[in-house]
Amino acid sequence: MTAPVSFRNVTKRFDGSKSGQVLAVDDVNLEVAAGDVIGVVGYSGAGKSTLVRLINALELPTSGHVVVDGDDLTIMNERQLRELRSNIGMVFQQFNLMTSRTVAGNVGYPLKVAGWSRADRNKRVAELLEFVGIADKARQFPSQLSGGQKQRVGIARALATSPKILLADEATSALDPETTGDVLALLKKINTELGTTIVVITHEMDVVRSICNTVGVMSGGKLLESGSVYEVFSNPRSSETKRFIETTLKDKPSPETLARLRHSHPGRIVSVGIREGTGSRTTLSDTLRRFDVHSTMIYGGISEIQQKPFRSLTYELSGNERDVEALVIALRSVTDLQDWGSSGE
Ligand SMILES: Nc1ncnc2c1ncn2[C@@H]1O[C@H](COP(=O)(O)OP(=O)(O)OP(=O)(O)O)[C@@H](O)[C@H]1O
Repeated sequence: MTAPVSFRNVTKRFDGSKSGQVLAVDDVNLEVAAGDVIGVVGYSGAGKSTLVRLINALELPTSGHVVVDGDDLTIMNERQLRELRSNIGMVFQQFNLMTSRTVAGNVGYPLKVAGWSRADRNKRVAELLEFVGIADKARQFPSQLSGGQKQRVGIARALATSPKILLADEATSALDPETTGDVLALLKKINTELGTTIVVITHEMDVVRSICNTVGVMSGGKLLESGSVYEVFSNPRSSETKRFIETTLKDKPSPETLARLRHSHPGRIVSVGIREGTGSRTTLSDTLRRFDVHSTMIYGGISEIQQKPFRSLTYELSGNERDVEALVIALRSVTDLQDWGSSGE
């Protein structure tokens, strides 16, 4: 099956006025599979928006190829690009609604542009508003709606022409946590019920954890790593990815918790990661048993990622210093280990 989106050695440079050239996207290779919900994460300025704007040809690459649904958009003419854009939905952080039009008018607008008859438009708009849960708001104006309702209008508008790909640029960043959860659930419903491939740009790992199956981490225009959410979360390669993951998993002790634990646990403190399918849970207990070291579990977090268990357990290891060191080395070879040292160090 053709990948909905494929980036091949894509680079995008901008001519900044003062700072010279900006390398917003730097030699990115990425495949988005059909039915994926991919999260593109990174700090401000990492190049996320530019990467996503390359998908619907709002930006064109300086070099490399962006292939959407099998078609290389770097060789398309303007008419083909317009058609491509109409087949890709986009949702924005600030909703981008037309204030002078009603909810129904906003949602029906892309259909009007596409030449749909009034009767067909009305039918489709009613269907869309029902789907996103605001059927009763059709005649209201955006100013009469809450943020979450406005975003539902934005989503309904983006879905109007039944796009195969939906791009969501920080779609929940302007919403409170509860509304964020509702809008994320709606995006997930779009993915599962309509089969839409969704590209989510976010700086929040919680968003990735709750709705994405794959993730790409960007920094300085580069794609640092990408893969299934479980793989990247349980085996992050870059320190930047690790920092992002720590913001959502909270399964390792925070510096404050660690300081508190040290009061009652003077021994060497280590956290070990346990992943599904690696057999490391048995390996862990076997390894702990092989050494003449007393181990006490003092902190543990069980998280679930993509319905699979992922956990990090924190132990105090006490005994002869050399034995403890040998155990730490053995543990490091079979698990993802973080060594917090002992209070004496
Ligand atoms: N049209 C433009 N002209 C010049 N520079 C640009 C343009 N668009 C983006 N940039 C620059 O490219 C880099 C990447 O920007 P981009 O908006 O893609 O990052 P981002 O990760 O989406 O950040 P944010 O989360 O703040 O939106 C930044 O240095 C930005 O200033």
